[in-house]
Amino acid sequence: MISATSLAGLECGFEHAVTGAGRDGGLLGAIEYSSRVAGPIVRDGHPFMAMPMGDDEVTPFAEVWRTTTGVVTGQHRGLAYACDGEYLFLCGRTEEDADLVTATEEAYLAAFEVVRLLGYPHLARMWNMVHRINEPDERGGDVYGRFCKGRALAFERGGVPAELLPAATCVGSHGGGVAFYLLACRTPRATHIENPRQTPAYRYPPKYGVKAPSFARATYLAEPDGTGRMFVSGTASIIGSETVHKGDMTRQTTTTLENIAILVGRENLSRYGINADLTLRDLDAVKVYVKHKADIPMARRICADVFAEDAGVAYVNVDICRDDLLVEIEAVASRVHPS
Ligand SMILES: C=C(O[C@@H]1C=C(C(=O)O)C=C[C@H]1O)C(=O)O
Repeated sequence: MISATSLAGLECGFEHAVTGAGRDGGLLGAIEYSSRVAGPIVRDGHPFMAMPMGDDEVTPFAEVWRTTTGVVTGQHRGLAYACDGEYLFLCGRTEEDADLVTATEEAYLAAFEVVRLLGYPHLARMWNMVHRINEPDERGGDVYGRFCKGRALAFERGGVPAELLPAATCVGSHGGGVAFYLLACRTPRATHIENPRQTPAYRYPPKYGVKAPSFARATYLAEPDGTGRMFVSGTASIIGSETVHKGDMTRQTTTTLENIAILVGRENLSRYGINADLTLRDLDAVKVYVKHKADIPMARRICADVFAEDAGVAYVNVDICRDDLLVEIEAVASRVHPS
């Protein structure tokens, strides 16, 4: 195992290979970041999906969500899911050649149906990996814009208001249409958090796409024992709604890290009634998405100085949602203690 962050039932880790269910419970889901497309399926008692997120030289890993209780699994309209009484994990994929707006909307609506029918209506975290994310489409937009439109339509039809949008990531992939996965909760304990240095993404101006991206900058889950868990969305070198430091990998990386530090720091959290002070050293399950493979060593050097030595940090070579972004970082902070 490379790393693990654990708390009252749920544990997320990056593993070299999926090694089977935990001692006392089950596997809620496993997502392979590799060079192949597979699933979504329920396999060996848990949902599984593989996404092509690099070439063969990039070390594959599996993001594994374990729970201390037993899980119930199922499949619904092409989605694979598992739930444990408090958390639901779900993964899905659209066809590569499908109309992206409609396919995304339908896949998201199918996911909303699962969370509603099974009773896990509180979305906590979503990930989206979109093949050809920056390619222009025939209507003067790009593939990401079409994905955002389909997703926004699904949230509108699902009746989800902007303030309930969860933390998310949307980055490129090397194939397989749109792959997505999510975590949702049975009890309402999510607080969705914005960054004072960044325009809420759902209010981005129309020059970034006909429908703004549907996500919050972070989602905080209060745990029954008084601690909490913070999901930090994919964060980039954006101030307000503008990309800053175009073409400069070093400054984009440091600006991204500053954005995250402000997002999770005491001053920002206190605006949401969360009495905690997090720094970059509290983050784990970090993914650093790097557009150009040659920039990975630079990203490693910068990140090695700021994250804790025992933090799990994975580097993934994929495109970012804007052509001028070179790097993006997401993370999880567990066992957040009020201070
Ligand atoms: C980098 C940004 O957005 C990216 C796109 C997201 C999405 O559309 O779900 C979420 C976070 C990032 O992966 C940003 O706008 O700051």
